[in-house]
Amino acid sequence: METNPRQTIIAAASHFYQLGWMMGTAGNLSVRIPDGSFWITASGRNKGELTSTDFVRMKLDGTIIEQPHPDVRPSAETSIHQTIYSLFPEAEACYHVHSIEANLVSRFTDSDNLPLPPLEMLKGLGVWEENPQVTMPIFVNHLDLPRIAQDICDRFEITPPSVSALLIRDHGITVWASSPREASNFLEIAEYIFRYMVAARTVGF
Ligand SMILES: CSCCC(=O)C(=O)COP(=O)(O)O
Ligand SMILES: [Zn+2]
Repeated sequence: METNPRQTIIAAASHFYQLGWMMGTAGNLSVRIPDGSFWITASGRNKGELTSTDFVRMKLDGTIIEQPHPDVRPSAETSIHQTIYSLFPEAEACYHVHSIEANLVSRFTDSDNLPLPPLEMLKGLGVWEENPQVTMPIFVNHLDLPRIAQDICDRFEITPPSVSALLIRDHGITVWASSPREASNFLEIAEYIFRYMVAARTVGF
């Protein structure tokens, strides 16, 4: 039996909250369902104690299909989820969290690409090369969220990313994947790599 996407998101958010990646109201998670619409977390909710009424179901064009109450608004960062689902038809889940390490590593370069260390863990992001030279795209953290979404669209249409993840500087990471389980795995792998990068710098690597 197919798991209810809202229950999947509630469990994932609770896990990420306990890891310190969704403190307070930080972050937003969405899952696409077979009719092409997606469930996304409501804006401003504590991500450690979501319930099934803390969600909105939307079409790709931003039309709200289901909401528990007119006051329950979709995530302020919905435009980024819409962009990801539009650009990547295979994406079925899009997860965005705020970790301390993601913010630190986003400052390790002034460029708009963060070089990732050639760790074995990159295989978990789908990189199976010998001594891989992989970067993660970084975007400017505009106050105007649709502007970030437009930047992502403009850049990825020309240069698709080599991993299914992006950073918004001083803000957090967004990953997308073909299932919620895979999105969780990508997030855990990426955050491991960020922790490694911070630790490596601390010990002078
Ligand atoms: C303290 S979090 C600030 C807003 C943000 O970046 C975020 O991820 C949560 O926004 P939402 O509207 O999805 O609750
Ligand atoms: Zn955010």
